[in-house]
Amino acid sequence: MRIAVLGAGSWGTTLAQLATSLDHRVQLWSRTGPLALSAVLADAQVVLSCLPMRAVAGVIEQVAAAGLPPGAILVNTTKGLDATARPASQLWRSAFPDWPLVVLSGPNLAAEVRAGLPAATVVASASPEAARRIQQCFASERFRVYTSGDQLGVELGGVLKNVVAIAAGVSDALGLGANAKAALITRGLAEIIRVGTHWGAQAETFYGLSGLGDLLTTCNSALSRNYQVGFGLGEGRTLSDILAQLVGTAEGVNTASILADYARRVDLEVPITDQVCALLGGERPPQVALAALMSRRLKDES
Ligand SMILES: NC(=O)C1=CN([C@@H]2O[C@H](COP(=O)(O)OP(=O)(O)OC[C@H]3O[C@@H](n4cnc5c(N)ncnc54)[C@H](O)[C@@H]3O)[C@@H](O)[C@H]2O)C=CC1
Ligand SMILES: O=C(CO)COP(=O)(O)O
Repeated sequence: MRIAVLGAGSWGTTLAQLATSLDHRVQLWSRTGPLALSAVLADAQVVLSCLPMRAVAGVIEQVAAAGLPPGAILVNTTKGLDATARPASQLWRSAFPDWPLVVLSGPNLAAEVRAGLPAATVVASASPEAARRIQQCFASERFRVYTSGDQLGVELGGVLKNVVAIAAGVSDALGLGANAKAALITRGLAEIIRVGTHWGAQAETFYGLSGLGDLLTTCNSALSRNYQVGFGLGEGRTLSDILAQLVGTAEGVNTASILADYARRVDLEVPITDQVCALLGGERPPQVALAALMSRRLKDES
């Protein structure tokens, strides 16, 4: 396959390397790189977006101006929300309604995939044919690729877990222990399912690789940038200090406030997200956020 990879950060370079090792012809585009976007797109059969959320709308405009080859499969890997709470694939869908669209998401820390450690992921699309083609394209003995028809659910699992991963980093920095961490991840999953099903995703998708799988990876690895942000907050550092030293993108920082605002407007309960927001905003110290979560009204687990 001829693959154009947009975004030469951690995930873009990793997927480009994986695809090259599988004998695809790969061209990697970045805004500072030597290749023109029009040249990279010219005969691409697959266009893989590995951009941070803040770059997606601008790059879509550039792709529209450069021209997207008819029939090219768009693959979104961005795990974020825009200011209106839309995930990245919805921006691609509105700009290119006639092109097949696939979301690739799962527990895939770039550094582990790059090191050739075994991993699995999900490719989801309204077009089973497009999902199967991308499955064939990226599958290897080290990277197992599943398909799904729930494109929204697969994407939202990857987007929403970032907020819980920030909370998990805080929990570990405070030394709250394994019981607290399990409670956080489990109630985090309940919160993700509440939001995801409100937006129309299928609940069972969140128990799969792109939901629970990615939640476990991101909440338990210091390789995760979102976890690193939370760990820094738990140590009492300010967000600006943490972000100044962070290598790469932690999408959960923006996702948390966008989600909290949205949830307030539509009256959805997102207690973990609310506390993460307060911590990110420097409104309260971690121990106060913890006390707020523990002293909520007693309720049924459902
Ligand atoms: N790194 C990882 O382990 C994984 C990351 N992701 C997702 O992939 C997305 C990208 O993440 P990373 O590659 O880790 O980020 P990164 O921070 O390593 O790289 C982002 C890249 O985008 C470029 N960029 C930034 N603003 C731009 C703009 N306005 N126009 C064009 N390019 C721009 C940067 O120069 C950089 O090359 C995020 O949404 C992330 O959640 C998904 C799975 C795994
Ligand atoms: O999404 C990821 C792993 O699946 C990467 O997590 P971070 O963005 O927190 O590094």
